[in-house]
Amino acid sequence: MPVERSQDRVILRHPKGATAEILLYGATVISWKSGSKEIAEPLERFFVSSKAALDGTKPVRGGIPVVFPCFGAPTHPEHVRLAQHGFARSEIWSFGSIVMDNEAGVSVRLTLESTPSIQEKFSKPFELAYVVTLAEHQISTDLHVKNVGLSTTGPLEFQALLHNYIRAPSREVSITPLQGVSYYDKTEATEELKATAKVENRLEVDVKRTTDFVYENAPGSYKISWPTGVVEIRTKNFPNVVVWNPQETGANIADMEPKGWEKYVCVEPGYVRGFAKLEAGESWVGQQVITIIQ
Ligand SMILES: O=P(O)(O)OC[C@H]1O[C@@H](O)[C@H](O)[C@@H](O)[C@@H]1O
Repeated sequence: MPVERSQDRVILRHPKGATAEILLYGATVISWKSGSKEIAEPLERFFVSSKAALDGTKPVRGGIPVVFPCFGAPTHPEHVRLAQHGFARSEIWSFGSIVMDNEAGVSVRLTLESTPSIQEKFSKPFELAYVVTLAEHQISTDLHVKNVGLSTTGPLEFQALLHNYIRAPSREVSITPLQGVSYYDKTEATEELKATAKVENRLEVDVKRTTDFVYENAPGSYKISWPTGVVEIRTKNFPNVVVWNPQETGANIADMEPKGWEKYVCVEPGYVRGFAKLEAGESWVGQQVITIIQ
């Protein structure tokens, strides 16, 4: 069966050998095994910490956590009761449907609607759908957000981000093309410095030191390269990208495996500077396509 369902997850199997595994908890893609044009053998392409909880007790440290409706600590008055990165990554989503099941792609749709416990911390009516599509050397994930409220409930204001943990030797990766793009450096010591825009002057961005940068008007397509690999991420409707790797400070993260930060770089397309705004009945879709080039 190309789409296998169990109580807590969905497994996609592409006829050419690629697989993807999605937990209903957070709609978190926790594994993507894909070959490349040169090497047919499907290899794991995401990092998941060996200390990550996969039982729904905390957001998964790896794969693709879905960040919604706030990125980082909440800053919007309607988000104040939410945890860092919001609730989408820590709620149980429902299996919606198989969207497609052929050689072009094996695709499923998961959904998340508000519940009484979500309403206690976030009162705005919303509906989320997440479509994950597996192709031969490619995975795409599309996040659909809809304001299902009435005009009397006001607009839905949110941030959204796909927190990709790309498996790669972090001391050897470079990310392009970000030269000339302005960014905010979350590793700065003061709020004032964190809020001061800098301009990226590097042709190739690396994460050899602790990096937590939010690029503002980002180009939307990124190449992550290292001596033996190249991964491309193409996006739509995500004007920002976050590049994060804690290096040695990752030892302070409880669910990070020893030296886990050496095994990945997070390249996270998002809408995280300011807020997207949907009036009653309106929808928004943010998309990414991740391709193994080499
Ligand atoms: O530990 P969390 O909540 O999963 O967040 C991990 C990181 O996620 C990144 O997106 C943020 O920019 C970082 O500041 C943060 O440390």
